[in-house]
Amino acid sequence: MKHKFWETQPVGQFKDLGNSSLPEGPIELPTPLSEVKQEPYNLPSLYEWTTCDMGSDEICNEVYILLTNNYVEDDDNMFRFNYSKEFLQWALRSPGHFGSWHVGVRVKASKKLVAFISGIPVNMRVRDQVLKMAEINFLCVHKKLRSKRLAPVMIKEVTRRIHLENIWQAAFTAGVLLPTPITTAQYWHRTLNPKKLIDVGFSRLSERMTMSRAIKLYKLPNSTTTPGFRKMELRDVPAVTKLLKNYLSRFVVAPEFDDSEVEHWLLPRENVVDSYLVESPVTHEITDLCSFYTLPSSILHSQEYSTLKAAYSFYYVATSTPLLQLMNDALIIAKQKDFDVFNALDVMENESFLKELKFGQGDGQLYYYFYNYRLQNALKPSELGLVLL
Ligand SMILES: CCCCCCCCCCCCCC(=O)CSCCNC(=O)CCNC(=O)[C@H](O)C(C)(C)COP(=O)(O)OP(=O)(O)OC[C@H]1O[C@@H](n2cnc3c(N)ncnc32)[C@H](O)[C@@H]1OP(=O)(O)O
Ligand SMILES: COc1cccc(CC(=N)NC(=O)c2cccnc2OC2CCNCC2)c1
Repeated sequence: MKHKFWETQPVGQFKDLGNSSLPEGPIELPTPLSEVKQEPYNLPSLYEWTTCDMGSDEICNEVYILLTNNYVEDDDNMFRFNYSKEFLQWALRSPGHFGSWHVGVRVKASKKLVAFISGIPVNMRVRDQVLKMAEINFLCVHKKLRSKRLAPVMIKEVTRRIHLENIWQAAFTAGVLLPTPITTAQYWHRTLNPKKLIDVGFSRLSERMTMSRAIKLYKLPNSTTTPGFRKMELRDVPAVTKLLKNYLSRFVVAPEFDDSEVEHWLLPRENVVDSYLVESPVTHEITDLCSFYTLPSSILHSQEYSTLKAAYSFYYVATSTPLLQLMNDALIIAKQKDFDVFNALDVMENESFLKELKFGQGDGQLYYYFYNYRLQNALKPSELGLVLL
């Protein structure tokens, strides 16, 4: 059995690919809450479960340190995601979050945090069905405890705690191929600081491209071009909620955000998330939105630099401004804020601007998954209106 754990889970199995007799929808039915395992799964005797209160600065710092040293690296082990503490609090304490879904593992003797997994609730629309799902993220096992089958136990424990809240589906992304992706997204990067990206080995100069030509190629205007383009403010939340709900309805899969979720996910937070909108100078109507989140990466082998400042395309809506122009203004803002690179996936309508705005294709894929929900066929990335952190 190739996937000893995943072949036991209610997920689409590779052997079922092409089997059109299997219906779209939940794979397993909910179990009565009384039948959900009441006590935590067993851990190896040296370790104990802990629930990480992300509202505690001390505990949030422990999670931050664990991820800073042990979370996702690129395929060449040159960079490692370095989510900030403020970002983690934002990502995990969203409206309706459950503290019990922030699951950690400590060494009994030293109390050192050595593993983590998290979930947050989301209302996910799949075609015409809206389901409560958990979004799973930040699964991390300390480098010294790898390949001991700890991850399946983490996954089962967070699943158990989510089941106790009567939620039976989940969504997550991963850079590894598992049974079975609902879509495979490609990642793309738009150079903002060519000199630094080349110095740290993120980008390479092609033989015909000199450094000065690269600097010229990626140069951007100093100010945005769209009339009425401004930072999002609290007073804009109701209009943005309406705009976003309507726009996301065009995708096969997309979250449904209410006002409190739009406020949480899109109201600008320094060094965490930036959102800009277009207010028509004439009608004062909000017609467009773009946003990106801040996710730096540690640079693992460079004397010159320690951090790569990266912006990641988040949600947007373009109803009056051409998406190309809206995203070009997002690039201009990111450059103004001293980001080195602007990253995006080929989900949503991103394909329409990636090449023209001089994004280069990255060398990896990001797979999207559902847990306990089958789609008859994988989606095209452009059918997905979901961006995970
Ligand atoms: C209804 C609610 C349901 C909620 C739950 C939904 C499901 C949520 C699922 C989680 C979503 C997370 C999303 C997310 O956080 C975003 S993806 C980022 C995951 N984290 C990292 O890559 C950080 C660096 N790596 C590590 O910390 C470890 O390598 C991890 C912990 C990744 C694996 O630890 P390890 O020491 O290297 O490995 P073992 O313990 O020996 O375990 C090996 C088994 O783990 C399977 N594996 C490996 N990587 C995986 C991954 N990224 N997703 C799912 N499964 C993954 C692998 O296929 C194998 O199973 P198989 O034998 O069947 O193939
Ligand atoms: C540049 O530093 C890196 C540090 C670690 C990994 C990678 C490559 C990578 N895995 N990139 C992505 O997954 C990615 C590329 C473009 C847009 N979003 C992305 O991932 C997001 C969404 C999923 N969770 C991580 C952040 C790059």
